[in-house]
Amino acid sequence: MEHSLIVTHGEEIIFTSNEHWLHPLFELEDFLKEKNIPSSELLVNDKIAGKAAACLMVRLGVTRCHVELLSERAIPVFKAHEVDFSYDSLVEQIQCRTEDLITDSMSIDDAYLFLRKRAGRVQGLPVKIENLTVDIGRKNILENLSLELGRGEQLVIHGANGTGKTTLLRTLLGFLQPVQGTIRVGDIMVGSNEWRHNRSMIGYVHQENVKNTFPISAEEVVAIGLSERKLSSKELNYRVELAMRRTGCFHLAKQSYHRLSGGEKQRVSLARCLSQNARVLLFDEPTSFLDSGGKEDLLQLLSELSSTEAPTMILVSHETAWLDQLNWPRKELKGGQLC
Ligand SMILES: Nc1ncnc2c1ncn2[C@@H]1O[C@H](COP(=O)(O)OP(=O)(O)OP(=O)(O)O)[C@@H](O)[C@H]1O
Repeated sequence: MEHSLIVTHGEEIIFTSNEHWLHPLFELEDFLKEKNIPSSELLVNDKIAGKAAACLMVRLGVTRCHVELLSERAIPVFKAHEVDFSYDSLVEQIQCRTEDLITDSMSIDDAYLFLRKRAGRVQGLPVKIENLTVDIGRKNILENLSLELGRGEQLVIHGANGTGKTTLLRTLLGFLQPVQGTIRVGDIMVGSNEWRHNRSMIGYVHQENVKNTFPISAEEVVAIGLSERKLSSKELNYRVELAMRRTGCFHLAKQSYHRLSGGEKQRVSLARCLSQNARVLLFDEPTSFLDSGGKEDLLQLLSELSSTEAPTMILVSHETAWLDQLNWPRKELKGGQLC
């Protein structure tokens, strides 16, 4: 069978794919990540490439490619990013609707995220909250609140202390029972039996106020995120290490979780959510214990997450200066409602 994509490293063929459309390039991305191979040393031979494929190759860091049938629309993308390209035949455009949808105003990162969504490679699930009312004791905290987020979308919720931000997240997690209203994550209703079996789809990075002395190491906390899966100990250790390295806390793996600082605990907590491949991530005041370096790291990780796995993310905070840097859509929680 003829391959649609052949990738060589020096003389050696290291990757082939027979898939169609942009899937071979996404498969290549996974392959390179897994093997930790730098894309700049590769020669990518593609059968057909248009503007979308060119954007993806640039995002993957490809510097040399040969395309059998190349769309003229790919050329400015290659030239702007100094990709050394050649081709057998050139056509004005290829018959692929995706090529029309990548506009000139899109950055490579925007195009990449758009293409991931189009290829169904977004981890996030939609979240739909309808007419939610939550009381704590006799006090009404949330009043007829509705919210809809698409797959892989992000939202920042800000608001003064005590307005109910944590209450909203805890209700999303099913910890609090609403007086009225429904919450759906994907097709699953929070509180239903199906939800009980799929709780790990939601990850919660929260403020840790409780002093607990239960002896548990940081890596064991991360492994909790994987406890529902039947993994070999090798696979489990690999996933725990990967997640802890991503959030910069692998050096704390063997330390007692309860002796960690607030910022360190937050990194461990985020690693737990990453290891469980949570499809919706909820962050409650994630910067509260972080110093400026920690905040920078978190910003970088959030922007990386939103353009790679793209879980659906909701972050609540009252720290407005930091929120400005996080260029996500925002809503304010006020009087029990989002506005
Ligand atoms: N267990 C509880 N018992 C009684 N009242 C509670 C309880 N939990 C929360 N509340 C009250 O519910 C209201 C909303 O609290 P919540 O923690 O959701 O606010 P928040 O917006 O997250 O505040 P902050 O910004 O300070 O974290 C507050 O008035 C709080 O005192």
